[in-house]
Amino acid sequence: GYVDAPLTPKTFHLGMFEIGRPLGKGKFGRVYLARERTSNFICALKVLYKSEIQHGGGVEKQVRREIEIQSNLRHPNILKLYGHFHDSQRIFLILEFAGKGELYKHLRKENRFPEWKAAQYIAQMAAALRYLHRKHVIHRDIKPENILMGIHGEIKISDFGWSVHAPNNRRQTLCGTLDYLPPEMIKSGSKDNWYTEKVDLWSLGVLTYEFLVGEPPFEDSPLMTHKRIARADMKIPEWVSKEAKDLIKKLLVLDPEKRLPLEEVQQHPWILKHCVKGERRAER
Ligand SMILES: CC(C)NC(=O)[C@H]1CCC[C@H]1Nc1nc(Nc2ccc(C(=O)N(C)C3CCN(C)CC3)cc2)ncc1C(F)(F)F
Repeated sequence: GYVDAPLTPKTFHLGMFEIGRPLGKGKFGRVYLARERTSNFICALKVLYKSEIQHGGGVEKQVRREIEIQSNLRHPNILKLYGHFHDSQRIFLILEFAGKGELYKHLRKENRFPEWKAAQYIAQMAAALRYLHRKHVIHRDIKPENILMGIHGEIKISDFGWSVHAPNNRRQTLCGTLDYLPPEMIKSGSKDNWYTEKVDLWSLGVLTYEFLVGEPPFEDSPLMTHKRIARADMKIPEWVSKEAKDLIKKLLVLDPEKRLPLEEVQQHPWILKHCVKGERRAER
């Protein structure tokens, strides 16, 4: 639509942008608010130093993949990548500016989300993941830190550095928290890591739990977390509603084939109860 029109030139360069305040630091670089001079289009400019990513052990491939995958995605709950350019030392990603910042900061501040808010976020995540999976893109790194919030409170999946086009059976060394990893990705026995889109269903279950409880279900010492994930050994506090418990239990299933498909997540009673206010208003 028109909104994207301003940032559709074939090539970009730094002079096209007025750089604003820093928004924070990402994994591999800083992010600034920016405005494209001719169109006044507001965006976020992520600056990555080639020196840092060249010796980051395969990080360059991740950045290339992030650009290739994210620039072809268009969904209201997926952060847009409008373009990229580079100079001698840096790579610049021109990204959608998320007006309300990082979801995990809101979660930490509020401790946990009320069920109606968690259900709306999970419904938006399910819609975004359905879109990704239809394009055979697996995100593989769904967690609060990778979700931003738009000006209207809608959530936007970001950071496609770990996403892949399925099927992918190359061994990837994952770093960072174990909390969100599904059993099939931590089981060392399997000769090759055969990831299917189902890994995102497990992470959606972990995300639902963390939105409602305020901490992930298998949080423990790394060794114990490993064991508890492998057994899907979690306890859901009794104050969580039975519908929410039901959805979490249908996603945190060891057998990837038995996890609730995204279409059924969107039709789950817990989601419908909180997300189809439109119908309810019509009834009144
Ligand atoms: C998914 C990925 C892993 N995460 C990231 O990339 C992070 C790393 C650094 C920032 C963020 N990246 C982005 N952030 C925004 N918006 C934004 C961020 C922060 C605030 C905020 O709360 N402050 C400035 C506050 C204001 C108040 N003071 C006190 C603290 C900072 C407000 C809006 N839009 C697009 C991006 C993107 F992704 F395009 F780069």
